[in-house]
Amino acid sequence: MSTAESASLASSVSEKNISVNDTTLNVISTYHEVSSSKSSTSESSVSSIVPSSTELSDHPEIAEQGTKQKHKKHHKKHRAHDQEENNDQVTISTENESIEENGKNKLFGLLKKHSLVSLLCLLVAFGGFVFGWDTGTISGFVQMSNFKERFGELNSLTNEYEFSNTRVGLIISIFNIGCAIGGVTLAKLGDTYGRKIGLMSVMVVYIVGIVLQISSFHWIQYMVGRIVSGLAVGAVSVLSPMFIAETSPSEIRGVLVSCYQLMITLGILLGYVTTFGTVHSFTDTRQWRIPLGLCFAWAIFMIVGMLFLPESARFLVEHNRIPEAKVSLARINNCDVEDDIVVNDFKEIETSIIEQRKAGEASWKELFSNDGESQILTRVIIGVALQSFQQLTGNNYFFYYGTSIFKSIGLEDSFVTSIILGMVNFLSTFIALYSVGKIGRRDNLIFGAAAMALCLLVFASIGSTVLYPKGYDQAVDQQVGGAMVWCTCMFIMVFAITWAPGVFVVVSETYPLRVRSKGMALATAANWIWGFLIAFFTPAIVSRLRFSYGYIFFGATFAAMIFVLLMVPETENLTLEKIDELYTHYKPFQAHLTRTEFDDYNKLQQRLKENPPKPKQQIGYYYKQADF
Ligand SMILES: OC[C@H]1O[C@](O)(CO)[C@@H](O)[C@@H]1O
Repeated sequence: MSTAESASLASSVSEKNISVNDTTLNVISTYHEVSSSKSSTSESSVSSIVPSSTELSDHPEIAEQGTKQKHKKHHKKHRAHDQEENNDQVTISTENESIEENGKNKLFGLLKKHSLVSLLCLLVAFGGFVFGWDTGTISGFVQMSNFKERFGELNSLTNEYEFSNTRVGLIISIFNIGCAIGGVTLAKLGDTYGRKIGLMSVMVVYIVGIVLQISSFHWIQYMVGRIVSGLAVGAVSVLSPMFIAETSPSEIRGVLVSCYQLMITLGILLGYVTTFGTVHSFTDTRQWRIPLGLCFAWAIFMIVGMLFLPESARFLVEHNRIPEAKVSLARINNCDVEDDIVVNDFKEIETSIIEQRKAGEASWKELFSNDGESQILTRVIIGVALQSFQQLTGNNYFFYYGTSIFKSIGLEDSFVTSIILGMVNFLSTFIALYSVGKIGRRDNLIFGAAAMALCLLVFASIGSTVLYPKGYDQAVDQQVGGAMVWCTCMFIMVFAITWAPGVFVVVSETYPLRVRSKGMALATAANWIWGFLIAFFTPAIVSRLRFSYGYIFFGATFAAMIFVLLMVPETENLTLEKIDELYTHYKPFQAHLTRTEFDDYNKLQQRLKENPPKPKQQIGYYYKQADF
């Protein structure tokens, strides 16, 4: 496996990886890894789709002309060509790839072949479950009578306990701040002591956070507890995907790293189910203490599980622990230390580390300049904007406040509706696993944003016009409420398939090695910060705007679509090096042309290489032919 890029895998799912150290943010995109391994072969197959030898267009000037004319046509065909190119690879594929291309059972075949390592990776991916569990449970807690009694304020008019907007906003959102800090600080444990010890230690921090929460008598203590467990979860969301990326065989790396996101959605779903169970079974503190108590089980499961895992070979090589690295590779691949697989994997890791050290690390100043051809500032803006838009779609408005939203829609049991939402999210993530790398990056984001914007528009419009036919203090129209649940489910489905993984794919492959760690850190920080802002301000905004709030997310999602249309070039099927080159052809506000022209340019270069221009007279002859 290419750990140079392997290393670059994880963040597609880690969503919130913030770390500015080399090993951590060297972890980039699963999806890119998968596609880039393809592209290296597809580049060599370009010639097979380019007409050969004495064509008029072999001459540069004529070729350029022809290229321009074919431009539009080519653009449309572009994806079909990519497809063809990918198909070409089958003929030169290794045994592994042929399993992959073998239709029906390819994924299961690969998972079976690598069953041991897949299991180990699933265990690490469980870190995502812990993250999702928090989202799924806190959303229900704030609706629980006992939780409100203990941490809310008494309303003297109604004589009921409730939360002020600020308090509930803070309790929910402060977790994001913990995550942001933990991602930058605690995650470094993984670089110093190894991924295993790193993960085990942050789980201990997590336990401390849970103890603080479960023993709380005051909302401030509860909030502090959330910051502490947030610190741990932030670090987990850096370490888990990175560990998986470094450990998994390249042919199933995409799927295994994506399991981290799958685990997040499973955590959200089971969190909803559990709070539904406890809220209906108890009236005392067990309502929220049982779901919190289960966190101990998750933490112990992770800690004990880690004992059975081999340490990341990449980490070991980086720390010059070569024999151990080889043993780790042998364990993962279920073979002998002398085996070719181990030898090759080891070499790749070594090469990637050398490359990374050679590239060095850019200064922060370098990130804010477009000097030279590489458009670094533009790329930083793209990364930060995409990560911000990912939160601004409003997905966490539904995940965090779903139970409250559905309650105000008038549903009898808003906890049940949340479960439906969690289920849609979880199941749709399987589609995302399947479709990752099969749809172009731009198409995926543009289509996703358009569809989500539509759902949000309908949601906001009916919620603000026909939901309350007799006024806000009167009963809601149940049918309209039902329609809003539908809109929400459609929204979640599209989000889970497109923007949830899609943004991480694009961002992870957007930066050159030198600026990768800092670029990713900035983009991921934007995601956490917007997550915090949305979670914090939602209660206050909702109490004023009610469902018109949806228009804000509609506007942001629509803007996201326009942004991708104009600014984000297609990076599918390109190696990281080619992506770098692509940006030298970048056209702001005409991003759709960037890739087409880049491909045309590459094909022209390829032709010229294969058919160098003829001697002068002969070219003259061809000119004549052309004129004639
Ligand atoms: O599944 C939805 C969840 O996934 C995330 O996007 C993280 O990948 C969270 O922000 C959200 O709560």
